[in-house]
Amino acid sequence: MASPEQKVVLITGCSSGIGLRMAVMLAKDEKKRYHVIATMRDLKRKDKLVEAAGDAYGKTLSLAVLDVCNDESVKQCINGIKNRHIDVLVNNAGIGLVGPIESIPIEEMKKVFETNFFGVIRMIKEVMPDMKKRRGGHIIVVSSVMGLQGVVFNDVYAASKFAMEGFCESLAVQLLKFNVILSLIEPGPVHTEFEAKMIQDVKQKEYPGADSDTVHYFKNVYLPSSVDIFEAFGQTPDDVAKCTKKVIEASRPRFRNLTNPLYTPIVALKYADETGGLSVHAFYHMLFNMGPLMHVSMVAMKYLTCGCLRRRTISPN
Ligand SMILES: NC(=O)C1=CN([C@@H]2O[C@H](COP(=O)(O)OP(=O)(O)OC[C@H]3O[C@@H](n4cnc5c(N)ncnc54)[C@H](OP(=O)(O)O)[C@@H]3O)[C@@H](O)[C@H]2O)C=CC1
Ligand SMILES: CC1=C(/C=C/C(C)=C/C=C/C(C)=C/C=O)C(C)(C)CCC1
Repeated sequence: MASPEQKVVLITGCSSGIGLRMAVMLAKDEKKRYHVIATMRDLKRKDKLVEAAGDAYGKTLSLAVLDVCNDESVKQCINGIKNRHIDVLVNNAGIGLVGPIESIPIEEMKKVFETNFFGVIRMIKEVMPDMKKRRGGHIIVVSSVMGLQGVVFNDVYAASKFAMEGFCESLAVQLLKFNVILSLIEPGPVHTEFEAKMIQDVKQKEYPGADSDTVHYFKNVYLPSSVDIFEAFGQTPDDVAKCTKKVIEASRPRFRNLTNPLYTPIVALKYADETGGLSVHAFYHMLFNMGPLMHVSMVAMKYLTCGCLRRRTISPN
């Protein structure tokens, strides 16, 4: 149970990756400022979290079941919290989807929106009214650089995060009137099960309905580049957890928080040309003309990233 001085932080999707590391980092805060309610849809997957939490488990960290796709599950979880009081809601649960759209059933696309978009809205609808009444609270949404900029063959995933960005940008203004802060976390590639699931998924799928050229561009051009980008730019879930903790602790949290200084120059392309041509053509060139040179250029970019762009990023250190 939380003491009156502690902030109650509820996080979704804590069975692995970013959610797990955030839960552990906040629960192990030196000054014990947080009581973390680490939620997951299936408690059978709790072992990694419990092990990583160590002594904090049962003290500053408690577990609860919550499936962001299920109204009842969300209501039950929030009703189970003392006075339904949550100071910080971290919407982290999310799923990825890659591949040619010709071969992805609409039902699978809807699942991505159901989790990444409606899942977040379901949580906010349940928690926000109490925060508004109390005139205080902080809602955090783990979006993505793909919420700001599309990436080839990630069409539906990017769309789900773009939708989230539009929703949050609109809601943030109203919430400010009630002293409720809304912040977006915008990670680039992060080494978690998200990456592993994507690689596994690609190995299993046949991509029916997509022509052989498209499947070739996906499997032999996009995928190796994507692996390179994860290798050159990938952050750890701890990096993202550290950035998020900084956002929670900031006296005036920023609305958008990019976590990865190495990826920031790519996002900057979007803002350098409002017609969008620069990003589309630069990405086309990087993908289809540079081929194996992409790896070299990724490494070069790692060292050339200029200081002004780094300053636009929340540093994990
Ligand atoms: N890894 C990356 O490169 C990046 C990730 N992100 C975002 O970070 C967030 C966390 O992903 P990450 O840690 O990387 O990936 P993981 O796959 O490691 O973690 C995702 C978590 O979400 C949970 N989840 C999925 N569906 C639901 C649901 N219906 N209800 C509750 N929980 C659910 C998973 O639970 P279960 O174990 O039950 O499946 C898991 O705990 C996501 O929103 C993702 O879009 C953003 C940028 C980059
Ligand atoms: C292939 C390719 C790219 C890939 C980017 C990737 C793979 C980003 C991954 C981001 C993730 C995983 C976000 C999760 O939410 C670039 C750099 C746009 C340049 C053009 C070619």
